Amino acid sequence: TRSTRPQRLLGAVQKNATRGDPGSVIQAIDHYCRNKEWAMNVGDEKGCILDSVVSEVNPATVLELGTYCGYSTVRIARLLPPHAKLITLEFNPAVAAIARQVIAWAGLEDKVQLVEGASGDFIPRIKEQFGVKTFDLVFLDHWKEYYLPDTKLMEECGLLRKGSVLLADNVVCPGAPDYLEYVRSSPRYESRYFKSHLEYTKVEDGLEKSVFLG
Ligand SMILES: Oc1cc(-c2ccc(F)cc2)cc2nccnc12
Ligand SMILES: [Mg+2]
Repeated sequence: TRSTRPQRLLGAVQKNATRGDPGSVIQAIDHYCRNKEWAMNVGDEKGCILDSVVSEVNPATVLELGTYCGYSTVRIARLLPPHAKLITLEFNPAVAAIARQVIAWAGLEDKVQLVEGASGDFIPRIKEQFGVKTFDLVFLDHWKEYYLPDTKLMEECGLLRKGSVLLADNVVCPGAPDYLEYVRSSPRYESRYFKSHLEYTKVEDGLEKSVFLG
């Protein structure tokens, strides 16, 4: 039976990237997705914006909603200080299995905890199950309809503190209009749009960075 797109993406990593070298894993995925087969990684252009926000926040605790094949997981984890922790959540078990191998190929498994499950079930359990008080950075990159409900859930569960940064992918394409309206109009957030392009294309997309004010 035909392989899946995530399986083919993993094959490109294993063929072209050096074990233990996160930069080569990132490069191998971007080259494959630009030249062979598009895939919904945050990509190199938006990835540089992601890098700059991660470096600025220098987070000790990161939550990623939507792992996919682990491309942004590797981008974030490679920039984390030694004892920082990244928890990444993936709904689809088959995709999560690929992401584990991509993260391992980059040599970053010690910084990353990949959890399989649905965000609505998972978010209320984070504090007691993972011993996390609050997140310094949250990267939202899962289904766009869940950006707003999951943000409200994180607020209600006390997972955000004054200064926590939310960074959301795809706020233009596919788009998350209700989420944008919320973070841009709420007095509890300071929000800013980073204009860019949909990964590997000329289509407009961007990242929304929103600082929780407490
Ligand atoms: O970065 C992304 C892009 C797209 C996407 C798919 C098809 C298109 F035509 C355009 C954009 C979907 C995504 N779903 C979840 C997380 N990230 C996504
Ligand atoms: Mg995305």
